[in-house]
Amino acid sequence: MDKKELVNLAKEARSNAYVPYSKFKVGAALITKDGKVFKGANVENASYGLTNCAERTAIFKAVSEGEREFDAIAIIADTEGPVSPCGACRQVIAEFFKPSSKVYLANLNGEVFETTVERLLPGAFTQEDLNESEK
Ligand SMILES: O=c1ccn([C@H]2C[C@H](O)[C@@H](CO)O2)c(=O)[nH]1
Ligand SMILES: [Zn+2]
Repeated sequence: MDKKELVNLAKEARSNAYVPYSKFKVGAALITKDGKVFKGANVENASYGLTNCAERTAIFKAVSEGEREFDAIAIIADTEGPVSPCGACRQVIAEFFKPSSKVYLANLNGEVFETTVERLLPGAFTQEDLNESEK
């Protein structure tokens, strides 16, 4: 699976975004270590703060199906530059991807900005930080 295919799957997912409040549709698609794909879209709520972003929808779908290790994720929105994942999503991405995993940030103009989990959230708080307290 190349980045173009993953971005296309994210675009497909975007069409199912539930965004009556912001009207800002976002789609995401991730690929697991074993090559399985999970897609997600943002799901908003009348109680705005309960909104779930596209990235977290895709990740939670995969995790709730038993997946734990992911290789890459693509995120797409109708933005001028590449879409920027929120802080909550960066933290959740850091939980299940390697620091070196690729993150493709795309927009509808066909621009794709390639970055990594480490660059999105340098020095992320992870499982290893928790284990420190047991030493
Ligand atoms: O990377 C992002 C940024 C924003 N949103 C959603 C949350 C909300 O539904 C809408 C506006 O913030 O976009 C995502 O899904 N992913
Ligand atoms: Zn988010």
